[in-house]
Amino acid sequence: MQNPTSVMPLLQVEHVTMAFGGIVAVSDLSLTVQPGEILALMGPNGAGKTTTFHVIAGVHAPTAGTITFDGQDITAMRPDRRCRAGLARTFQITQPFEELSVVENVMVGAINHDLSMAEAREDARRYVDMVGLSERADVLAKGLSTGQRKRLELARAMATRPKLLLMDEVTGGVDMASVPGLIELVKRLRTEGLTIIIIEHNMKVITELADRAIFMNRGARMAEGTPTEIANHPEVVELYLGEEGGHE
Ligand SMILES: Nc1ncnc2c1ncn2[C@@H]1O[C@H](COP(=O)(O)OP(=O)(O)OP(=O)(O)O)[C@@H](O)[C@H]1O
Repeated sequence: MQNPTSVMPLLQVEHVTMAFGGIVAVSDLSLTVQPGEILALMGPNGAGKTTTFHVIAGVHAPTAGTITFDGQDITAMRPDRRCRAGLARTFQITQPFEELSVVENVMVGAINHDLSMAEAREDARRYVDMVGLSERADVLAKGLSTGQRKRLELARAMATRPKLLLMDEVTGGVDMASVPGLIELVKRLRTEGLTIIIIEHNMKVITELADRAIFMNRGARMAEGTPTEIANHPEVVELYLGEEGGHE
């Protein structure tokens, strides 16, 4: 009999393999994400983290395996349909429309919901406020700092009203002084009921944000546990944390 307290996972990746010709970027990977959870994907360069995001977001159709989101099989669903179903992502290298203002960039996300232009603008301003960019709302995106561009990415993604947000290195390339503010912002987004998967190298960020971490190597899961368990996992320490002084 099913456990009455069990909750259906928001995302289920089952036996996913993604091969590019002879290169197997992701190999028989399975993972689940529960509603409201923050899961971190870790691993060295080339481990398959970004490819996993691409497969979940619909950039690549997996060579094998299935992806179920919010009870629906989305393995073959187009990326725009996935977005409407409640899946959003941010990118490691931010890609705003440089010649549009901050608000206009966020409107691009809001328009996804069949709003009028006036409604989309109003909605966009709310998300711009939420990420702390109110004072920069009307400047062109090309005038933003790296940290502000990361905030814009989050606002644009939030404007699509996602259930699950895939966040690729939200603190990557950002000056150290901006990192605590970004961590606080992600914590705040979570209190809005958002479920999040983060790709992150910085162990301090992972420890502060994630409930659980999966450490990938060569396309497969090498270890899984709380951030503290992962930070102390002998193979992880040997492969990853030992080098470069712990990726802080
Ligand atoms: N479109 C592609 N065509 C061919 N090979 C690819 C493609 N995308 C990724 N790969 C290869 O798949 C492997 C996994 O790459 P992936 O970018 O997913 O790793 P990653 O863990 O995100 O690394 P990083 O931390 O450097 O971003 C690498 O060997 C990469 O060269």
